[in-house]
Amino acid sequence: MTSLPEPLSARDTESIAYHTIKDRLPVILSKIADTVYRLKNTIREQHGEEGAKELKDIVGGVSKLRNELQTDKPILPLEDDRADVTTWNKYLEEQTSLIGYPPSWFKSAWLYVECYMYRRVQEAVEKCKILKSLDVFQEQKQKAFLNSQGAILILLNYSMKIVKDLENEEELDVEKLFQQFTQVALWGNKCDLSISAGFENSQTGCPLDQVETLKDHILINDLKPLWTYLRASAPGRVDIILDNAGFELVTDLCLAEILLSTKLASSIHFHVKALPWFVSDVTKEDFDWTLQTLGRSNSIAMNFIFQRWKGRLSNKSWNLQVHDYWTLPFDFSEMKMRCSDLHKELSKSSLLFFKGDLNYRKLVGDRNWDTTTPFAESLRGFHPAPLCTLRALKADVQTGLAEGQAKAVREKDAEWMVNGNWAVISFCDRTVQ
Ligand SMILES: O=P(O)(O)OC[C@@]1(O)O[C@H](CO)[C@@H](O)[C@@H]1O
Ligand SMILES: [Mn+2]
Repeated sequence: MTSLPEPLSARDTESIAYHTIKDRLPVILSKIADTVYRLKNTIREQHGEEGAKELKDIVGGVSKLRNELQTDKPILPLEDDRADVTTWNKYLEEQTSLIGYPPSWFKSAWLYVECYMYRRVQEAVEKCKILKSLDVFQEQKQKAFLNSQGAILILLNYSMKIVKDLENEEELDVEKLFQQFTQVALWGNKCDLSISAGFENSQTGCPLDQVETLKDHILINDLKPLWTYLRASAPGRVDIILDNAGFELVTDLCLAEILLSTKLASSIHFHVKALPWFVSDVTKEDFDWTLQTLGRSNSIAMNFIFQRWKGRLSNKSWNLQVHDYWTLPFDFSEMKMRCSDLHKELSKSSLLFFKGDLNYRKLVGDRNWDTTTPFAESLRGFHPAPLCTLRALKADVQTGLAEGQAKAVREKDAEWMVNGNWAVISFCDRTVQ
């Protein structure tokens, strides 16, 4: 057996891993400290001096973390009482004995240290009593949603029309709809807040026009085999491993709606993060807030969609699942060994959609692959059910390209791997339990 390529790491100073750890993560941490600090008066009014003291401790914890990162200190064990602490600390021991020295920010696997950073932020929050459920990214996520209102309204008006047409049994081209909504969800992934270090990154253009204008920017487009598979297996359970809140979440919910309305799926299982993650990732609270915000609006389309989606949650055609595995540093090939219950749960599905860049990195193990390595090979045995990745490229890892394709796209756009303007829809129909 040939050995696997090396994990991506900031050791390579030309890489996006290096840029992220050196420039992007410290900015994200400073922004958290600012946001938390700004809550001071409100928290003091609500919870008195005890609340203000906890806020100060969070800021202190985050500043200490930024200092550790910038000076390449060793990764420290976690010290809060969340149930995942043992797993994280055991992994630190595992990594230490594997590489022969304690992992550190600029020397170790990018995936591990970047995930660890978000978990350490949570540690500062977990240590609180009053502020234990504070989401340090909540304000940014809600702002991103509100700033994408125009695009959301266009998409929901269009979705409402399709849903009504389908209910009236009008003849619609289901394959075309499937392709369109899958691509809307694909490009929804352009909008994440961690790529922009937490600065404004909302959807402003028309999401439906974008499907047409960005067609040539899909480097791998497996929509045809995906459609053939889905139609043959329909209607089954479809799982969406969600990525970002805001506009992207709405595109995913619309895709889910269309899959159910066209009877391509019988139920949808959404997987959300158990804690605030990579700035913009969806938690259960974000999911609920998004629906409530649609319900509170005075737009007809938003209200119509809200009622429909509320109904989907209560009749269980939509299900929300939270699992700690999504906020651990492991890649997905390790899931069966490290967390057989989630692997088993995913194997009940007929199709898994993995949204976004981080999920892609975890699918392919965040390794320095030759870009022509077949996608199925880069999954390294992770086949709980047929799966499809909908990902805008934001990290310098890619598999499944044709010979010469990477060179050709690099000539058009030197930043193609990291600027979110290029995307892949890679489908693998293998199932190995
Ligand atoms: O998973 P998402 O939301 O599409 O992207 C997350 C991301 O912005 O964060 C990491 C860099 O900090 C990269 O993996 C990627 O660029
Ligand atoms: Mn994300």
